[in-house]
Amino acid sequence: MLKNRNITFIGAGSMAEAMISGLINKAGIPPEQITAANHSNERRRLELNEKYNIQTMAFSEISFNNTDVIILAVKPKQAETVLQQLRPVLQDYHVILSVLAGISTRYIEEILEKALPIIRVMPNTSSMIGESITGISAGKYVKNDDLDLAQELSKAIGKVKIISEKQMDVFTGIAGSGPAYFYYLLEHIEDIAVENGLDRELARDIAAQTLYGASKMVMESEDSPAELRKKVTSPNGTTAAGLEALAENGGGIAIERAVVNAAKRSKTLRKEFEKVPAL
Ligand SMILES: NC(=O)C1=CN([C@@H]2O[C@H](COP(=O)(O)OP(=O)(O)OC[C@H]3O[C@@H](n4cnc5c(N)ncnc54)[C@H](OP(=O)(O)O)[C@@H]3O)[C@@H](O)[C@H]2O)C=CC1
Ligand SMILES: O=C(O)[C@@H]1CCC=N1
Repeated sequence: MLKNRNITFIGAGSMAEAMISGLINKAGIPPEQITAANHSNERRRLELNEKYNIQTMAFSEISFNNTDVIILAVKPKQAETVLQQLRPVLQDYHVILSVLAGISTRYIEEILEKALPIIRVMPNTSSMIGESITGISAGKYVKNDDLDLAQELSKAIGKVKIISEKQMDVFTGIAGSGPAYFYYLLEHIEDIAVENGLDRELARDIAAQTLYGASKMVMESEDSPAELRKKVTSPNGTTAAGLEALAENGGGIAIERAVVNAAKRSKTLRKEFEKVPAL
């Protein structure tokens, strides 16, 4: 379905780039099918144009007649302005995907005042290498074909889960923001390894491969994470000592709070920028 469909990103920041990279380098979408537009940063436009060979431009220069899929990739606080600008130029055949954290399909539909398919898509920056896990949920005007298209596009940048819009906040807390928690963990492991005599590059390699291996084990084995953890933990051994320190220092609770707080922020972003009661 993506064949010969022109995709326009509105917003050309980190998330747009991660998706563009995955679409071109992993899924083989021809760069000619992709356009990225931003507000004013010309240097960024040149950078993306040189790096990916895509068309880049300011919003005012977009040819909406040549666009099939519009991907909203601005910050939530910029949503209202961009949607107001979009309203007069939209056509019945446009399919709109929104990666904006918190912002609901209902809000987008209300501002656009047209019965257009709006699909929320929550990827993460691992889209860059085709390893996102992307949640998608459909607005009220979405037909099966539109959802198939959103799924195909999301599969091009990693794995996909169809979820309800109510689940989007927690999905964002786990998966949209998730890479940052693991980077944070790796930063700390790397620092302490360096303090204990390893070179930074070596420490990074060790920590990243350990996380990758554990992650692959969870995906490929029948065991739950708790069972896998038990298999690492010898009675009175090194892992037990490490886990004890983690528990004593609130490791598990800290992780739970990170997810809860991120999900809560997704809800408050909606309250803050939609100025309508949260779903
Ligand atoms: N980063 C992430 O890991 C993830 C982000 N998201 C969502 O993706 C969205 C974008 O995030 P991110 O890429 O990090 O943000 P960035 O700040 O990196 O990018 C925002 C982009 O929006 C552009 N922009 C701002 N105003 C306008 C406008 N009026 N018209 C056109 N373009 C405009 C900016 O252009 P200029 O520079 O010219 O001002 C910039 O290119 C957010 O809504 C976020 O919730 C979702 C999942 C993960
Ligand atoms: O931090 C944010 O708000 C965005 C949404 C998910 C990841 N980054």
